[in-house]
Amino acid sequence: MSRYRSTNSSIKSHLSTASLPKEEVNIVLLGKQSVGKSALVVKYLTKRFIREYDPFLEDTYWKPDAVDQQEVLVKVMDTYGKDDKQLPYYLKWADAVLITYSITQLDSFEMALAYLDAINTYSKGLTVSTNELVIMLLGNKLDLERTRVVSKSEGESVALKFSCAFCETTAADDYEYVQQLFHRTVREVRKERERAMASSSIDEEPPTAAININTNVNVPSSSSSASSNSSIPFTNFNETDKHSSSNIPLPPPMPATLAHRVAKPVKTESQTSVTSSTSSLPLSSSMKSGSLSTIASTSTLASVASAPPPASATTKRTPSKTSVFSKIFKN
Ligand SMILES: Nc1nc2c(ncn2[C@@H]2O[C@H](COP(=O)(O)OP(=O)(O)OP(=O)(O)O)[C@@H](O)[C@H]2O)c(=O)[nH]1
Repeated sequence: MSRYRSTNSSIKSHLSTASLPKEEVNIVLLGKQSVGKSALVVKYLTKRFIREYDPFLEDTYWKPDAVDQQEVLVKVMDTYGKDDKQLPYYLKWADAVLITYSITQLDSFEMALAYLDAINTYSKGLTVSTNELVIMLLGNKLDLERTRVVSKSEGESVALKFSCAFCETTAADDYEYVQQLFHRTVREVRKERERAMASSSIDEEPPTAAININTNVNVPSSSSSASSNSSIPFTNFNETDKHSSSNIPLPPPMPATLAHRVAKPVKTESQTSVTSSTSSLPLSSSMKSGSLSTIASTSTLASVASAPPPASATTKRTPSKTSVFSKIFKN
């Protein structure tokens, strides 16, 4: 696995940076300990299932992949499953969050609900305009059907309630299951980027009526500002926003390879997912009504969720066609 570790310079001996795909998708796996986050990551990276992992392992790995004939650098953050204080950092880093539970472990499902609730609560307090974040509720260990305690319909209905995607999978069977999971996630991220680009280009359209009105008046041209495009794709973040976000708890230093995110071209979605059981949607306003606060309140996650949002993050929120909730503070 180490050859894929972003922090391991050995990757340079396998792949030159120049040969890496320009499109990047950052995926973080959250969930209770032992639900199989590391197993899923290892399976995706190496096609192998390994029974024992260092439970304190938390790292980011990357793998060039091709999804729908489009090359993409998939970066996967495997989290430790206990450090809830890092949640804001994970959300800031990720394009997609896989909230993982084991279908054989009820408390892991409850923990997943607490994560959903925490993300919901935290994001409600944010006022910065940001990217969409794809959220997926993921039931793992599908191979252990005989000892299942969380039904598929329970997972589906929670995902529906929170308007997020839902999927069941296993790290212990065919590689294709796990591959489909990650590929589906990449597709969802691409869809979100397309939506964000479409909505930001609508926002930036110059007001043609105003130009007509002023044709008889000798005024300085304002066309440069009216037609200027954001140099940062998929976000309306401006300098003020960036400074505002400094109140967010500082993340740990990123490995150099992750510190800079490149422009991310988007390709049209053309295939459907096999493992999906509900339509894949980012978290939306309907998630706001998720009534799982009782579970969250018993969790340490609740303290993260109830932490006040960045005080100076006052930039006006741009309404999204798909979601208000999922405007997580990502630049
Ligand atoms: N049968 C089965 N076992 C699995 C599956 N995924 C993981 N496991 C096993 O579950 C145990 C925990 O897996 P990990 O991948 O370490 O779980 P984790 O969520 O990364 O745990 P932490 O790193 O402690 O947060 C290991 O013994 C794995 O072999 C699966 O899909 N099916």
